[in-house]
Amino acid sequence: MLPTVLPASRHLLPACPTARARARRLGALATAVLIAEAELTPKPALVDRRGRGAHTDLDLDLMRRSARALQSGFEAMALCAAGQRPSPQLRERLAQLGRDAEVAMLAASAGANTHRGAIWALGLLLAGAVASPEVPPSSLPRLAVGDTAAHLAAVTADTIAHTAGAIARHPDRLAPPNPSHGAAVCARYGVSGARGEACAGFPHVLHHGLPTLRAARARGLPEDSARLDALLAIMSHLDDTCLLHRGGRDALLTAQVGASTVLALGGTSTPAGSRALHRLDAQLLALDASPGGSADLLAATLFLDALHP
Ligand SMILES: CC(C)(COP(=O)(O)OP(=O)(O)OC[C@H]1O[C@@H](n2cnc3c(N)ncnc32)[C@H](O[C@H]2O[C@H](COP(=O)(O)OP(=O)(O)OP(=O)(O)O)[C@@H](O)[C@H]2O)[C@@H]1O)[C@@H](O)C(=O)NCCC(=O)NCCS
Ligand SMILES: Nc1ncnc2[nH]cnc12
Repeated sequence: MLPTVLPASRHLLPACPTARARARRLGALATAVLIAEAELTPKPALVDRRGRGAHTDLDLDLMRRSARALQSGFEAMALCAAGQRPSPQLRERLAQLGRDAEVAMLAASAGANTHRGAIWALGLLLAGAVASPEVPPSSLPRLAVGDTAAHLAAVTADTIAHTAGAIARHPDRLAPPNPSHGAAVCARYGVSGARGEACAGFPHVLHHGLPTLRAARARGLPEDSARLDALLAIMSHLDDTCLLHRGGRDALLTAQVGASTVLALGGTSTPAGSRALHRLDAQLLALDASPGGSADLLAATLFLDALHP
């Protein structure tokens, strides 16, 4: 049984002797963070324990099923990066595994788009975790070189995200033409979307999600409040193409201003912040728009955090 609630701040990856075992652990971790993200409540207009949010075709059971159906695909992505550095070949192998994972997702979700953006972000970060150069052992004297858990501990969240970015920046020469909502919205509004976020090395995860999560924990907040604040920090800055696709600039602005307001009121754990969060939920539901890309990046934040507590 996978952990559906991640421990607040402990390593999930004890020593494992082979690349296959490491890939299994990373795949399980990726699935666990997706389930933790889906279960986190209350999120604005997203699927959570309360219901479907703005999504008529999604619910919590479906999100959990989709996350579990992706585990073996995530494992395969981590395995395919073993012993590799960013290269066009690695990018193309990952892309094929990503497309296979999308097929598995659609089969598990009766055709709904539960986790397309998450497959992209987590797939690249899994590969980044495996294909990153280690921090020099001299700066981490207690780690045994060659041990797989030590490798994962010796690469920092920054290095993983930057390596993931370096992989994403290689072209995928085998990509079939696949017109998407994201691509249409990026062209229309001049934003960079999920591709841009990855190619830039996941700045919203490194500079908003992770620091907010950790600062909230350092203030002694409950874990769920820390995760909700991290989601809002991402939302307040991200050009989320889900919001733009469903509700245009109005929806994006509503989400960004609403999320900033919650944080300015002390975050989701204060009475005023909690009221502002519920107002934001109602506003986004009225616009029929939801921050699906921000939810994916919260999962990416939890993934990096679990590797590097
Ligand atoms: C590069 C790809 C991610 C494709 O990207 P593109 O932008 O062309 O296409 P989309 O299909 O729109 O997918 C992008 C998804 O990424 C999430 N997202 C949005 N904005 C951002 C952002 N700024 N930064 C990061 N991530 C972002 C978001 O995913 C979530 O939303 C989905 C639900 O949306 P919803 O509106 O309900 O559903 P839709 O079906 O789109 O609309 P309706 O018809 O229902 O109205 C949900 O999936 C969340 O995850 C965007 O949707 C990449 O997919 C790709 O190229 N893949 C090929 C394989 C590959 O190369 N893999 C690499 C190795 S893993
Ligand atoms: N919790 C969630 N609700 C709706 N769309 C999502 N995409 C990723 N996580 C989601």
